[in-house]
Amino acid sequence: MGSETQPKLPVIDLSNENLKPGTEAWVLASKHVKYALEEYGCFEAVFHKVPLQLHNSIFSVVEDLFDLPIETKRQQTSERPYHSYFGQYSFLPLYESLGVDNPTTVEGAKGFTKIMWPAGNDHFCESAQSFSKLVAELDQMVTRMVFDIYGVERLYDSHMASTTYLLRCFKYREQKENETNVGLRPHKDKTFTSILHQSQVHGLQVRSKDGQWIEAEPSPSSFLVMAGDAFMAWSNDRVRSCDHQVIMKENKTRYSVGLFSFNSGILQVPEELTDDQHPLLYKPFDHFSFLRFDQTPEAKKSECPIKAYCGV
Ligand SMILES: O=C(O)CCC(=O)C(=O)O
Ligand SMILES: [Fe+2]
Repeated sequence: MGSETQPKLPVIDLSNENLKPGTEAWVLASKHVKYALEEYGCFEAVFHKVPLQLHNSIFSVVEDLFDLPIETKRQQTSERPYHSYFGQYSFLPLYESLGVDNPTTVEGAKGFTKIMWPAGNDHFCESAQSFSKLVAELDQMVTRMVFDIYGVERLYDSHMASTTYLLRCFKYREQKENETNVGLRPHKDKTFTSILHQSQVHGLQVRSKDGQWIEAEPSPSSFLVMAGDAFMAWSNDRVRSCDHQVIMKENKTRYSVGLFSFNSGILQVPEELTDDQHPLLYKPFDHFSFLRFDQTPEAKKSECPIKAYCGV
C-alpha cells in the first residue's frame, strides 16, 4: 500500500527586507508567485512584517466587534456589494461578516469605528488601520511581482492608483447539534486579490486543479494570497481564480480577516498577455459594475460570472 501524501499549498517567504525589485531574490520570488497563482490561484505568504502583537490585537478587536448587538452591526450598510453586514442566514447559520471600506486610511478606519462605537474605540480603529496597511504592503509587493514577471511593469503604478481596499472581518460560531459544519460554501472571490488571515482555528480550504480540498494552516505569520475573478480576467486566464470554502471541524468559534482589493476603474487585459496562442478572452470591464452584475439572477445561473459578464 502506497503512503498517501496530503497535498500542500505553495509557501513563499516574502518577509525579507532585502526583497527589492531588480534583485535576484525578487526575480526568484516572482517566479514562485507566478507559478503558484497559475497552478493554485493562491499561495501561503510567510510575512513576518505583521508582528505577533498586531496579530493578537486584530483578533481581539474583531471579537469585540462581533460581540456588538446585531442592530448595531446592521448599521453598516453600503451601496457597494460585499461592503455591508452579512449574517443571520438560515442557509449559512454559522457565518457573520462586516467590512471596513478604505481601512488603510484614517478616514476609512475612523468612519467605520464611529458607526460601530459612536463614543469611539481607538483600539479597534488603530489595530484595523495598522493591520490593513501592512497587509496592503504585502498585496502591493505580490501585485508588483506579477506585473514584473508578465512584463507589464509599465502598468503597475496606474493599476495601484485605482486600487481600493476593503477589510472584511469574519466570525463563524460553533455549530449546534445536527447543524451543518459548512462555514462558507465553495466560491471564487470577485476581487482582484484577497489576502486571508486566520486566527488559530482551522477552516479555510482551497480546491486544487484536480479537485482536492487543501487545508490552509493558520499561523500568525501566514497570509493566504488568492486571485479573484477580476485578476483571472485581467491576466487573460493565465492566473486561476481560487476556489475555496470554510469547513468547521474543531467545534470552536473561528475568526478570520481578509484584505480584499478592487479596482475603481476599468480593468483590461494588457496587450502583452495576448498573442496567437493566447487570444483575447475578455473585453475591458468596470470592476464595480461586475460586482453588481454578480448579484443578478443571470450571474447566479452562470458557471463563470466573469465570462458571462465580459467574456469575448
Ligand atoms: O473566513 C475565511 O477564511 C474565508 C472568507 C472568504 O472566503 C470570503 O469572505 O470570501
Ligand atoms: Fe472568499
